[in-house]
Amino acid sequence: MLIDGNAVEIKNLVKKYPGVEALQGVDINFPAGRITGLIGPNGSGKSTILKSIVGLVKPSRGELLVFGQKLDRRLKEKVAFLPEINHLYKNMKIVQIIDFFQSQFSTFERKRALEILDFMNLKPEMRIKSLSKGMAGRVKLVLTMARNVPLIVMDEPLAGIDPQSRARILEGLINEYDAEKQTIILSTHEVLEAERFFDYVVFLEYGTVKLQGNADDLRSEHGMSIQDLVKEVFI
Ligand SMILES: Nc1ncnc2c1ncn2[C@@H]1O[C@H](COP(=O)(O)OP(=O)(O)OP(=O)(O)O)[C@@H](O)[C@H]1O
Repeated sequence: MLIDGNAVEIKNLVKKYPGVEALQGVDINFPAGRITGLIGPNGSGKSTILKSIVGLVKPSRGELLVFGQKLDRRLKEKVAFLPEINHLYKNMKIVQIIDFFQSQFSTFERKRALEILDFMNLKPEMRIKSLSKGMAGRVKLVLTMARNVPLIVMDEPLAGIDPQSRARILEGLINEYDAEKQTIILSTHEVLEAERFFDYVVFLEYGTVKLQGNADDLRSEHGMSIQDLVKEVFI
């Protein structure tokens, strides 16, 4: 049985940075127990929305509720965030970062992290500075998916991962995901590979929502795949 309601509700969200209004009054309800894909060109506001959800960006205006509440410290423990940037300490081994995460988050499951690491074809003794961009991307995925939390937010989780591995990695991620208890919100430019996992889709452009809805409904209403709809929406 899937969980009901919305995991995250955003109403009239505005974010102004000096010289740019990154979000111009955005309304989105992210359904609970579903995977939502946030799609849009560079600079459309995807990261700003994701960072607002996890509390790393303070919106200028509007309302943002996570599981019906304003984000506080207790609620932050229930949210795992995969940032776009590489935030891993270069001199550490992967296993040391895993241990660090375990010390930081009560929701982190070390055994599960090591299992996912193995699935990602990585070894605990590898040092971060010796990893390629794609390998570091895989480590970020391990650290995020090993958190036993109701909300997982990922900013470009497939960035740097080679096209041949993306499908397998996504498949693995979805196997780790428990739709009865968890909600995933992710941004991606890799719509071709990711769209079959999306339950809900939000198209963003210039800090506004161009289109949003259930992936299946959008496909049947428009008679095309989400990948093709991207081309229609962002011409
Ligand atoms: N810290 C910041 N200071 C000033 N402007 C910012 C900052 N962060 C983002 N912006 C601006 O806000 C707008 C939205 O940026 P955002 O990173 O949310 O877009 P995005 O859709 O995630 O882009 P990408 O696909 O390139 O990651 C852009 O115009 C960007 O230049």
